[in-house]
Order: sequence, then C-alpha cells, then structure tokens
Amino acid sequence: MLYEKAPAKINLTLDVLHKRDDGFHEVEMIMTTVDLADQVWLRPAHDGLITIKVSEQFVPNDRKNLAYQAADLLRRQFKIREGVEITLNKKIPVAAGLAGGSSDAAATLRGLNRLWNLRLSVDELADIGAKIGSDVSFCVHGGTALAKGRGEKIQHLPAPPNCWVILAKPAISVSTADIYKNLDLSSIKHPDTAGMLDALNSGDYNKMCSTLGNVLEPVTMNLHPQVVILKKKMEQFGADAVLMSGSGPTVFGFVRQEARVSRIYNGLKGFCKEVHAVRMTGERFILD
Ligand SMILES: C[C@](O)(CO)[C@H](O)COP(=O)(O)OP(=O)(O)OC[C@H]1O[C@@H](n2ccc(N)nc2=O)[C@H](O)[C@@H]1O
Ligand SMILES: Nc1ncnc2c1ncn2[C@@H]1O[C@H](COP(=O)(O)OP(=O)(O)OP(=O)(O)O)[C@@H](O)[C@H]1O
Repeated sequence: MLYEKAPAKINLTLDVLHKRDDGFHEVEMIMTTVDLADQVWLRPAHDGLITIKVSEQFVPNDRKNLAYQAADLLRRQFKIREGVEITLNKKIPVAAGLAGGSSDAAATLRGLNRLWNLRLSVDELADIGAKIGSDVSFCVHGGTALAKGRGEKIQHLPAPPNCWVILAKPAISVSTADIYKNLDLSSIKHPDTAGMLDALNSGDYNKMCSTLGNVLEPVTMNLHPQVVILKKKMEQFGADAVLMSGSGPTVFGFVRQEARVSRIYNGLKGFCKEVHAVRMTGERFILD
C-alpha cells in the first residue's frame, strides 16, 4: 500500500481577466499550500477495477470522485491492466474553496506514477491533471505559484512569510460554477497581483496582508451573507488580514502573534464548526 499527502490550498489573490470562448474564465491567481491535508492510500487491485473508499459521507465514491477520474485517465492513457483501491481520509472541508477534491486527484496522480512505475515528470502529471479540473495542475506541484490560463499554467514563487493561518468554513456549500456565472465582468475591482508578487519576493508580511484580493469574494458574499459575517468576526477577533479562498465559502485570516491565534480560534469556534489553525508550508512536490 502506498501513501500520498493531499494538502489544501488558499488563494492569496484571484483575478479574472476575461471570459473565454470555451466558457471558462481567464484567471491570474496566486495560490499556496497549507498543512491541512487529506490522506490518500493506494492499494493495487488485481481485479482491474478502480474503487474508492471515502471517510466522508457526502463525497461521491464512484466515477464522480476526482481521484477516480485521475486513476481512470492514467489507466487509459498508459493502458494499465491493474486496478487500484483508493482510500481517502478527508480532513479538508468539502466544497470549501480549498481544492480538496482537486488535491485528492493530484495525490492519486503522483501516487499512481510511483505504483505503476510510469516515470512521468511533475509537469507531465500536471498536464494530465488539467483535464480533470482547473485546480489540479497546481495541486500536483504544490508550493506557492502564480497560476494563469484556466488555472493550469504554473509559475513557481517563493514561499510566503511565516505566519499562522486561521481557516473557517460556514456551514454552507458553494458551487464554483455558480459563482463564476454570477461574476459581473464589468464591475471587477482587480487585486494587486504585482504587489503580491513583490511581497512574496521580498518576504514582506505587511505587504502580503495589504495585497490580498479575490474578485469572487463579493460574488459569494452577495449570495451568502454568512461569509460577510465570518470575515467581520475574524477581523474583530484580531486577524491581521482576512480573505475568502477560491470561490468560497472558507475565509482565512493571517496572524503573526502566537497569543492571538487561540483567541481567534476559540472565538470562531463559538459559532462555526469547521475552524483550523494551520501554516503555509511552501512544500513543493518534486519527484525523483
Ligand atoms: C475558484 C478556483 O478554485 C480558484 O482556485 C478555481 O478557479 C476553480 O477550480 P476548479 O474547482 O478546479 O474548477 P473546475 O472544476 O475546472 O470548473 C468548475 C466550474 O467553474 C468555472 N470555471 C472554473 C475555472 C475557470 N478558470 N473558469 C471558470 O469559469 C466553470 O464554470 C467550470 O465549469
Ligand atoms: N475527492 C473528493 N473530495 C471532495 N469532494 C469531491 C471529491 N471528488 C469529487 N468531489 C465533489 O466535488 C465537490 C467539490 O468538492 P471540493 O472539496 O473539491 O471543492 P472545493 O474545495 O470548492 O474545490 P475548488 O477550490 O477546487 O473549487 C463536492 O461537493 C463533491 O461532490
């Protein structure tokens, strides 16, 4: 049996440049992995079938699961006869804007590359991942990156300055497609992507805090006022900067002072079930 870690991501920036002819949006976003991760186990199956066992009741255990799609794609492309039993221990909140499903798919690609001895590079795996979902390429690489195109064009960046990240997910589910559909391209307030790149290149914590921005945040907030309330609470409890990740509804806050972490965490726990205090790992997956 083989193990792979599947970490969550957060968006430090998310900008939409325009809508493309294929219906997707051209994005420019800076993402980084955090140390909240699903656990993925892969066991060879000699019956030639792909099966999914998943700890979370609301996550599909059939071909709708992105990890299934990852295995299926690799099997077809490389004409593999063997099957695989994929066990997912979900730790990342589902439908949260944290790329949980995408990261499971990415971990499955990395793991099967080893299990089936395919000798593919990270870039090759990321290209295959792009066929499954826009976030999968980034999740194959991990670390910190600027993603362009649909999200699949990756440029690596230095890890963010060290701090705590408090994640809080309100008890609602958000459909990414719905949020993009409700985005009004004529009224976008673009985030300062260049400023965030400077902040990362110079390791400037305050600049990172002041250049956080996500054009999907007002869209999700408009549909789900709980996100507005959560962001305000996190600011009131003392986070240095707060933003919604991806299409939401998870909100994250940066904190440098250790003493404030438990205050914010405990304060949020009072009315929000899913709260995590994590760190940005900057950990990139490099295959040998
Ligand atoms: C919001 C983000 O998570 C930020 O990282 C991503 O942009 C979305 O990534 P994802 O969930 O992997 O998205 P996909 O599964 O590829 O697409 C879900 C839906 O979101 C919309 N979508 C997604 C990505 C993109 N660049 N433009 C889009 O318009 C499309 O309607 C698509 O049908
Ligand atoms: N392995 C998986 N883990 C979680 N959800 C999955 C998985 N495979 C498919 N799904 C489906 O995908 C939906 C979105 O789940 P996911 O946790 O990936 O969302 P997300 O965090 O918003 O992702 P993203 O940030 O990439 O948009 C779920 O409601 C579920 O039905």
